Amino acid sequence: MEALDYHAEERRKAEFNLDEMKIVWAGSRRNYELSDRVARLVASDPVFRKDNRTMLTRKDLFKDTLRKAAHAWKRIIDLRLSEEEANMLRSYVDQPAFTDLHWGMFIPAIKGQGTSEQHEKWLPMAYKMQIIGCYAQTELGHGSNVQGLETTATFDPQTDEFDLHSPTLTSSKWWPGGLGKVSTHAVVYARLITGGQDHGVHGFIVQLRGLDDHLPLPGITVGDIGMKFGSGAYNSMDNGLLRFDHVRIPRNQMLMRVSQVTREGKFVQSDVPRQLVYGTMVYVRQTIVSDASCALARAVCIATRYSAVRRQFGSQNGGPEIQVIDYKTQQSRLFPLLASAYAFRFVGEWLKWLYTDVTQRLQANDFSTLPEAHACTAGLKSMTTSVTADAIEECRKLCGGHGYLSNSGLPELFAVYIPTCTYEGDNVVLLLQVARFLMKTVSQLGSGKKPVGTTAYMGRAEHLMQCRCEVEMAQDWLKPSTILEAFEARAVRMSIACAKSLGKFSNPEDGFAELSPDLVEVAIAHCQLIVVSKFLEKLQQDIPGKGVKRQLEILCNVYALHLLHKHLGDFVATGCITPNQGALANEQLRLLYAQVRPNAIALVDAFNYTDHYLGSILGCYDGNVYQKLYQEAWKDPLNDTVVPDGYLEYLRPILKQHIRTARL
Ligand SMILES: CCCCCCCCCCC/C=C/C(=O)SCCNC(=O)CCNC(=O)[C@H](O)C(C)(C)COP(=O)(O)OP(=O)(O)OC[C@H]1O[C@@H](n2cnc3c(N)ncnc32)[C@H](O)[C@@H]1OP(=O)(O)O
Ligand SMILES: Cc1cc2nc3c(=O)[nH]c(=O)nc-3n(C[C@H](O)[C@H](O)[C@H](O)COP(=O)(O)OP(=O)(O)OC[C@H]3O[C@@H](n4cnc5c(N)ncnc54)[C@H](O)[C@@H]3O)c2cc1C
Repeated sequence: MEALDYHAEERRKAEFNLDEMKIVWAGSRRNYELSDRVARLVASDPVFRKDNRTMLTRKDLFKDTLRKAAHAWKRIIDLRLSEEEANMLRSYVDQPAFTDLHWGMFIPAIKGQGTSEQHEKWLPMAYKMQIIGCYAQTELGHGSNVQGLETTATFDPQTDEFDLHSPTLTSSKWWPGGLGKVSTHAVVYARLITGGQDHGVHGFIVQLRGLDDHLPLPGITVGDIGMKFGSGAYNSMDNGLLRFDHVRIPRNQMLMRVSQVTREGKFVQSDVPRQLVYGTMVYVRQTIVSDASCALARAVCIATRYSAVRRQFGSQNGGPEIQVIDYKTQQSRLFPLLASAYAFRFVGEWLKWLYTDVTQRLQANDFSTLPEAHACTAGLKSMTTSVTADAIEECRKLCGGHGYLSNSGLPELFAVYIPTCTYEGDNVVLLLQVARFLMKTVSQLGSGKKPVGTTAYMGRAEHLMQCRCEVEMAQDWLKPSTILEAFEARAVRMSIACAKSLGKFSNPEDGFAELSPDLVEVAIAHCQLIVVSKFLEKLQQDIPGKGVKRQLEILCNVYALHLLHKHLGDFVATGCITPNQGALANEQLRLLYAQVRPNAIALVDAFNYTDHYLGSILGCYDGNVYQKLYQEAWKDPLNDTVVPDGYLEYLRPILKQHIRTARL
């Protein structure tokens, strides 16, 4: 019997080759095949079931996470999965766990900041998971201000050891994932002190728990910091607290690629920039951008599929009502998010390339592109996560009342996703880093130093400051060069206007603080330009498959024009475009939505998400939403009994009070 598919008609409408689009989304045929295989492997394994997750108590959820992590590790070993496949498997398991920090931060920190001897000693044990590590940087009193950390690592030349100490309550490590209950080791960030001199924050490998009994080592106080936002969600993670009471570690456990302490206690700063101590954060920020496209695509897939099933109003002569996806308001809220998912995918690919490039350069002691890599990873992490967090909530609203049900998948996705706006750098703090980079670039414009990379457009500031947009008809907005110039002109004009305002302050730092809200907007304009330009660059590539490139062009235009419409004030105020040209952009946007409409379901099918990964009744592939919702309701523990627990104690006395009243 053929399986029921409520989306069959929608799928028939698609005007492009879905299989080829799946490959574009995955990045290559190889990536597609790997990811498809691993996703199905996870989906078919009962240990990775997650539909009951939000019902579990914290302790049960945590134990379930340990079980899944252990099972995942067994599968990785048994199937001899590569590092890439193993990462995919963990991400499809879709439950935050200590392993994220072990593989995602502990190992990269040692790789990036350790010497080759330290690599040889620690990495083999870490790769085999004979030790499990976390990244212990943030403290109770300081997260954003890394230079304000208080934990000390004081060198003792008598014993050739560091003494790690938490001198105040606020110096307690607070938040590191995997620290609370699991990690045997941590890369701890502490102030290095030699001969009474403070050399700032450095990384140290510290053992926390016994490898035989898992008990904290002497001088170490460690535990979980408590429940976090939402049910299920990030509560599977043991974010921890940690205090040191004069804990001793050998000198060779300081990560010494950036700076060294000699046997005599001499501090040596190598010619590597001190910012490499922040290198792990740059790495993770880059991965967060790719992850943003996955999370956004997931929410959009749910909302799009559901919007095609859901009908409200407009029945004619007893015929079916209108699919809510056909309402123009629904389209104007949903399709820009669909376009953003694709846009973030491509900018994530590019950022991965940039990161690989900077890493290779660093290995060859070329540090020239580090500031650009920092600005791009910080800015794009901030911009993509803020958009995605808001978009998940918008997708919940797009699904009406059923979006609020836990089994829509959206509440948990929201709860698990929103801390990305805070961790790996608060989004505002990171945008201010981008703004600093931009202001520095503007200040150097007259010096003959040519801006390169993502700020190359500033080298054309003279033209961009006075150019006039030539759009006369709505369709003129489809020209890539017109779109690009509008975004470049807006970004450069906002940057230069801010730089001029900064120049009015006698103390630049006072000016930076006073103008910081405007500087954040400048940084966002620059980041949006990067995303638009990388989408346009993607379209320059040879993209095979019937209609695939055409759909991507439509999505790219939707992405750019919806931003233009949303930030029309910026574009008009800086004189890049006229209000009439803004109205024409909006007119074109409406036409583009009509072109997305028949392809919407296929465009979300291209994400190739399994029903297991989506974890949503509203978003399931076959669209059989109502029957599944009905069946699922009966599985709720409240429906285990017809009369609820507590009836006799609490309900019956109220319901029977009229009898007592009548007797009085
Ligand atoms: C398959 C892989 C899966 C991976 C999965 C991973 C799992 C993810 C789970 C995530 C869990 C969360 C973990 C965490 O949150 S870890 C803690 C993260 N903490 C932060 O991000 C703190 C944010 N704060 C900072 O980064 C810095 O303190 C800040 C940049 C804000 C300021 O630093 P500082 O005061 O030292 O800097 P200045 O402003 O004075 O700037 C000095 C110059 O240094 C440049 N700079 C700053 N940062 C960097 C960097 N990272 N790289 C390069 N350069 C940097 C800055 O631009 C200044 O340059 P100029 O002097 O030229 O202006
Ligand atoms: C789920 C989760 C997991 C985490 N995992 C880890 C981990 O594994 N390891 C680890 O070390 N840390 C971890 N962290 C900590 C995380 O990195 C920090 O919370 C984050 O860097 C933000 O720092 P903060 O908490 O000090 O925020 P704060 O800096 O105190 O931010 C509070 C407010 O002040 C504003 N603000 C701060 N400074 C400025 C400024 N200069 N200008 C303008 N506004 C400013 C911010 O925008 C924000 O609105 C985790 C956090 C969370 C939520």
